[in-house]
This record gives sequence, C-alpha cells and structure tokens, in this order.
Amino acid sequence: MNLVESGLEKNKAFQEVPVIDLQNLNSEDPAQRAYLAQVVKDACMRVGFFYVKNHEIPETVIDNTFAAAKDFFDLPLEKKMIIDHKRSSNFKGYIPLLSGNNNPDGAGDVQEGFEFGWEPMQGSSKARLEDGIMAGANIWPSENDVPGFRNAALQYYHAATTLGKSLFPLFALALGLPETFFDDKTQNSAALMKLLHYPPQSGPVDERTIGIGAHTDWECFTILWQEPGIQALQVLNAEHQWVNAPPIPGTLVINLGDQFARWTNGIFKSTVHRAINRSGVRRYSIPLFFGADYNVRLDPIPGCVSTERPLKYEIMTAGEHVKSRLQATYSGH
Ligand SMILES: O=C(O)CCC(=O)C(=O)O
Ligand SMILES: [Fe+2]
Repeated sequence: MNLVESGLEKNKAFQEVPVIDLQNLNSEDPAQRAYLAQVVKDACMRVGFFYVKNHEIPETVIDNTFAAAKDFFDLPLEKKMIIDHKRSSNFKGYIPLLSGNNNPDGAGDVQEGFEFGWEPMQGSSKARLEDGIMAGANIWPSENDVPGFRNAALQYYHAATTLGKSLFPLFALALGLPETFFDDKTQNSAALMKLLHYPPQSGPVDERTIGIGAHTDWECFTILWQEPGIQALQVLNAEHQWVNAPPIPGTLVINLGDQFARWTNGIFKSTVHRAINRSGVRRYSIPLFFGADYNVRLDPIPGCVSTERPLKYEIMTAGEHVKSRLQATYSGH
C-alpha cells in the first residue's frame, strides 16, 4: 500500500493518544528501528499525537526549568514587561496574559509565556547559520531577578533539541524515506521554546476565552512537557470530540505540526488541540516547537501527492510559515 492509500485508511476517529517507548530509537538493529517507525507511522497518520517514554531528557533538567518558570512568572508584571515580546524581533521574550490568540474565533488565550530560540550554552562558541526572516536575538530577564533562569532554560532547550534531532530519522523511516532524509534540512535546530503559565479558570467558562484556543502547531513537531497531575490538554478527533491528553508521569507529548502536514500533503496529521485549566490551581507547561531550517522550502515529499490526493497547500519556506502564523497570533484582536 502506498502512502496515499494508507493515509486514507486511517481516517477513523481515535479515542486516546498512544504511548510509544523510545528505548530502541538508536538501536544498532535496523529491524528494531523499522518496527518503531511503523508504530510512529500509525500514530502520525491516525492521531498526530503520541506520548514518548524513555525520551532521555534528564529529570533534573526538567525540574530546574519548571522551578525557573515559576520564579519568572512570580515576578511583578512591570519586571516581566521590560522584556515584552513586542519589543523584540520575531516575538522573543515575555508574552502577557491574553495577548496571544491562537484561535481566530477566540478572544485571547488565558496564558502568559516566555519564548526564546536557539542560542549556544553560555561559554560555548558554537556558531549558527543565518535564520533569514526569523532572525532575532533572545531577550532574557535580568539574572538578579531570576538567578539561574537563563541557564536552566537553555539546558532544557539543548536537551529537547537533541531529542528532536534524534526523532527525524524515525519520521523519515515512517515515510519510507532514507533515515538521513531530513539531515540537511534540519541543521540549525530551528526550534522555539516556550514556558507557559495558565491561571485556573472556574465557574462557567466562555469557550472563546480559554487557556489556549483550538489551534494546530506550526513547525514539524512539538515536544511538550506538562505539569504532572493537572489535566488541561485536549486533542480533537475526526468526529469532533475532544479527547483528553493528561500528563503521564515519565513521558512527554509529541505532536505533529503544520510543516510536516505541508511536507506530507496532509498524510501526517497536524491535529487541532487546546488547553483549559479548570484544576483550581496554576498550571505550567513547556512546549518546544521543532521546525525545519527556516530557509527550507516545504515541497511535498515524494509519494505524498497523487491524482486522488492533489497538492493541498501553497508551497512556502518553513520560516515564511512560522513568521506568518506568529504575526496572525500576536497582531492584536
Ligand atoms: O499547554 C499545553 O498543554 C499546550 C500548549 C500548546 O498547545 C501550544 O503552546 O501550542
Ligand atoms: Fe499547540
């Protein structure tokens, strides 16, 4: 069965998000890697979301970043506004409550965030290729206000992008491509990371004003850490039911975004999701959006276009897509 045919077969509504064990991700045995790729392929075509265990981001790195996020969001608003994302190029820095609107029918997301992109660990001299239209330095809160924040956030960023890089060969195998297919398209770790804080919402909640409104992510895939013990994330299935994706201890969520949907002409699903915090307490999450290098054109991958499945998307570069989505989300509403 070719990719288009198996994509059509998978249109049944899922009822839960599968859990995938990454233990054999770097196995020497190609049969083990091929088996893992089959499991991933099913999740990508049917759900667009899966949990991963044995992801190898150390627990201490997660704990330190979680603690740093809490310290940052606890700062007085005027300190956070010094690094308002509107002052930076490409929306780096602090994103105040209600300033983003992921769902165009919504009235603003009930979350505040801090967003940044690649930079070397302090002390490293590693250089980077040009980011073109997505270029822009990170802006950080002062070290006096949140000691250790920058270092903790960068540790997590580098651990998560290492995980992200190691997933591309698996996605390539899942698409029937050589494992190295994405190597030259993902040299730069074009990944944006966000720390998010969702205040609780109680009583009758207006569907237009929730933690993060219904949306798809924009890059190839997202690596999402959710605070343990708090249900908030929901994923939309083909029957328009919201399926809960609660945090599962020891796992991260991986969800596909628009760049993979565009590259595969919709065979890999960029699934709609949202988050609502009705837990009564604050909730934190950490998404890292891992994309193709910003100058890469998202031409459809061989085998994903046919007469029954004509090209669905206008072709653009990865950076053009991310930039246009950022502008739409933060342009005021
Ligand atoms: O906080 C979450 O669980 C989801 C966040 C999300 O979907 C996003 O930032 O794109
Ligand atoms: Fe998302």
